[in-house]
Amino acid sequence: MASEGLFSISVASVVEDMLKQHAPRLSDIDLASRKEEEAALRRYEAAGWLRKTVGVFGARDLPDEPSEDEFRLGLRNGIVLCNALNKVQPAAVPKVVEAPADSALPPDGAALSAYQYFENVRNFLVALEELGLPTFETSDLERGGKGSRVVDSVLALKSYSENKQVARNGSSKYGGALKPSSSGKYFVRRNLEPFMNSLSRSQSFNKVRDGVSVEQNLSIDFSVESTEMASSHSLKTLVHTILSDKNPEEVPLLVESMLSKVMQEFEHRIACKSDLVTSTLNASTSSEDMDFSTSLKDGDTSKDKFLNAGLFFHRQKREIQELKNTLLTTRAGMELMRSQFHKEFSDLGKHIKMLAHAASGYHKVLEENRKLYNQVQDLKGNIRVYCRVRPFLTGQSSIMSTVDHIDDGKITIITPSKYGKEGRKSFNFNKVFGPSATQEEVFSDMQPLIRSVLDGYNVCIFAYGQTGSGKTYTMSGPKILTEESFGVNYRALNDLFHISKQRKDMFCYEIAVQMIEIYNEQVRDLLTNDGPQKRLDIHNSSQKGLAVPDASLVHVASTEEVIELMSIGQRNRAVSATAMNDRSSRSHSCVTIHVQGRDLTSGVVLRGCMHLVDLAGSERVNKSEAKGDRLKEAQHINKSLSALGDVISALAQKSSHVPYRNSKLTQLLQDSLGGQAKTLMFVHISPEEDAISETISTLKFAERVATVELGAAQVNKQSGEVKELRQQVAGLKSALAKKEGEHFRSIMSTPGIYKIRSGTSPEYPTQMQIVEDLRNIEVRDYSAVMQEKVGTDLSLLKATGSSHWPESYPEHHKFGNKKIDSGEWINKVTINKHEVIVSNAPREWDGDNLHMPDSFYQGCFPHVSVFSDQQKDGANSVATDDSDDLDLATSDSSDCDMLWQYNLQKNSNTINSGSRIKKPQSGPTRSHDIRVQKNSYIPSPSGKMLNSHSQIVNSSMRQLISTGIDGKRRQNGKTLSIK
Ligand SMILES: Nc1ncnc2c1ncn2[C@@H]1O[C@H](COP(=O)(O)OP(=O)(O)OP(=O)(O)O)[C@@H](O)[C@H]1O
Repeated sequence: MASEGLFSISVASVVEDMLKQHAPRLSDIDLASRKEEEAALRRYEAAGWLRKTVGVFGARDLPDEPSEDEFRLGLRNGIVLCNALNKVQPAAVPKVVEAPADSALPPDGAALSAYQYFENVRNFLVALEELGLPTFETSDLERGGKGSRVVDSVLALKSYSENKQVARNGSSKYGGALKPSSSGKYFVRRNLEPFMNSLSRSQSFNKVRDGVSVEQNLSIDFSVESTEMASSHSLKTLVHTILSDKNPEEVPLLVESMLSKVMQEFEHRIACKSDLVTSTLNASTSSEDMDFSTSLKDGDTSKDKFLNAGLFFHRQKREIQELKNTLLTTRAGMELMRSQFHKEFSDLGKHIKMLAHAASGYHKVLEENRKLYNQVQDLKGNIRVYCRVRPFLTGQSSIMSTVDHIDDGKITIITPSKYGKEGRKSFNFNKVFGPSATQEEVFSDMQPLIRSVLDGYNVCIFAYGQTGSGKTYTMSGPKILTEESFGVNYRALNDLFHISKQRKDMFCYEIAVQMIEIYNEQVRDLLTNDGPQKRLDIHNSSQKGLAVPDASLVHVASTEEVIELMSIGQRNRAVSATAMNDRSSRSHSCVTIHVQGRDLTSGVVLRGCMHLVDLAGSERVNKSEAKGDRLKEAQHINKSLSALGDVISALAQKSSHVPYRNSKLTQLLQDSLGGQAKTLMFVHISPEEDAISETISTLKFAERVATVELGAAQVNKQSGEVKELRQQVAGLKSALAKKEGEHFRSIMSTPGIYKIRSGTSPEYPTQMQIVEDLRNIEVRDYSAVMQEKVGTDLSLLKATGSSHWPESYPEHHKFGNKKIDSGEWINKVTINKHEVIVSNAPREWDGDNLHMPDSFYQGCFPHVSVFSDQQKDGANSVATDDSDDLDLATSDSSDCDMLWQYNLQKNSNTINSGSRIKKPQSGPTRSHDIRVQKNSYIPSPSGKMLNSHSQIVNSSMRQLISTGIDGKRRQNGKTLSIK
């Protein structure tokens, strides 16, 4: 494991650093200087002895305290050495080549030939070896040689001389001169050890004692390797534990225990070494004791011997003490190391624990972030955009992909230089699926959307991309379907069934499917057995909630039914082979799933619908080699896709006008793109290099789509009561429409009634008069009544023609632009700043009936009748709206109400029922309160009602305006007089 290796290295380097920090200070630096000092002292001692032995003149080139070089040069010719040896052991070197006495020798003795010098040195060494004394190499007398070995040999010779002297002095006891024995080496070594020990405690003792390497045993091994060797197992366990992240809590404990083990091992080693040093020293001391006691036994109590022995003990003691001090320092250093180790390891442990913790939470946080981001997107109503990269098709495996890398929601494309300096361009989406993403993975991210359809939201998922980029594959699946390769459509429906089953105790769901295609700007039903020839219309905000109400709506209850339906749909779909896709969809297809769920307890009805749109592929016409019909298809496809682009741009820029009506596709998607639906776009790209320009433009388009904010989606919910009331209203309306239709037809079939008679009685004011007189009426408490005569063009009443009402009476539409016959007129009056059509066409009174012209029926203009609320003088009782007469007109009146209300709505206010209109003081003798009744009625064609109503109108008007008029009029053959 690479990371484990790294960790080992870092631990090793920590250990090494620490060792480097402490080890040199504890041993090398200290001992090196001590060693240097001691070496110098020993050199001086050797030089002093040589000068003393050979005589100042014999050793004239040797200063008292020579440097290494001076020492080497002084002995280089071997004369001093041979002479000294011959002094100690006469004739040990039989022939010494002397330098000429009178010559002024250069310091390095160059006057003699190298060979002569070599002879001296060689003879000296041979003699030395014979005495069992340590020797050196001739090269040690050269520059760069080991001068210390020369010093050792000289001092050994000195020691030998002293011992010989002692032996000679005590020869009677020892029985003659001490002869170097065959085991002389051992003897010498034993005797040399004390000062050898002092020479280099930490690094020398390069001798074998009883077959054991002293260096091995005594040197305090702080090497990294040994530390790691000793603790490698623990370290590995630690590293493994940390990296496998079994339990981060244990890391500090493990570090602690490992550290303890390492420290114990160090201490153990120090203790061993301490014992070994002590026993070594004791051994050497006791050997000296033995020599000494032997000499005492022999009765030799000379002062020199005591002095020598005392000095020796003193030196040994001092050295033991020094060694102990060194051990103490080392131990303190180890303690320091231990605490530093401990601290660093526990910090490291904590850090790793934190990292492990953070790492485990990292993915959770990422997931959380994505959810939150999506929630924000939902709230803002952003269109979600997912990107999917198609894999290479069979036989394309060696082609280079234009996709550089994918990082969750980011895709980086390798671009030709013209698209960017770096040759890379990144795009961000809600999610990006690589070529290896399975259908299941792709769908799993959409499941929340599917759920929301069941919760009463409208959802739209549409697949966009270049031709052959995998849209149909995502939405439906490949040509040969398996359970794994099912596309979004099947899976979505499957999920809907599944969830609806889960909720069956709370909700009762009905699921129905429509499947249409837009081919060459024509909407066709794909679920009809008659072939998709019937052209359909798209209705936005249609009452039934169906965008294409005339397309087959098939109820489904199982996935099997869905599969069957889809295969019918796929068969009917316009598909053909293009140069770029052998099964290219030449149309935009849309599967719409309608879901209605009734809450079994509250009766609340949730209605959701989901559009699953597989757009036809955008393509470059020259690239797809389209001709004839294919060219026409491609042009339609491209046109509708660019209309989609325009809509997206307008939405992204929050334009006041969004050109939905420019294509059937945008009309179909209007509710999803501009409404309160949850919308997801699946953008597809092909990985081939020659598709790079389409890929870039597709991704740019998709980025733009992602910026569109639709506003928070809204649930389509109706409480049970509201629903019932709506149903009642709808029922009443249709009954009314039916009745009205019958009524209307009966009137139309009685032409006589429309005949306008000439010679109307001047006694009865025409509408013209009535309205003109209104001009003189003052509105009490409100602004003045204003009247104006308007043109006769019915288009001025456009609003009437586009109200809801005419929708149920389609005949009315056709009068929208009809001119009213000359002589007919309408008046627009503003009462309390609200525009009201007071009258329209003249009515003719035939003595019994007031006849309305055709245009009245055709135009259905809003009316207001002005009448007296109360006849204060009681002379002429006037029927009011609650009179029996008016009851007959119930059906008519409700229509009129609608118009009236519509008109009020149009003016975004209401005329208060009960507004008082007062006759000007100047005119009439008496003032009458006139009420502008909100629920006024249009005179109905029914004679009786008309009579009553016209009475109302006329009488009230007359009362109002006819001051001075004799007030007679005829009604039903009687003359009424009005005072
Ligand atoms: N994710 C995928 N894994 C395997 N094959 C795929 C994938 N996406 C697409 N294909 C294959 O690539 C080819 C083209 O795919 P598809 O017909 O879905 O493209 P399209 O965008 O719908 O094209 P068109 O717009 O021309 O209809 C098909 O053979 C399809 O099976």
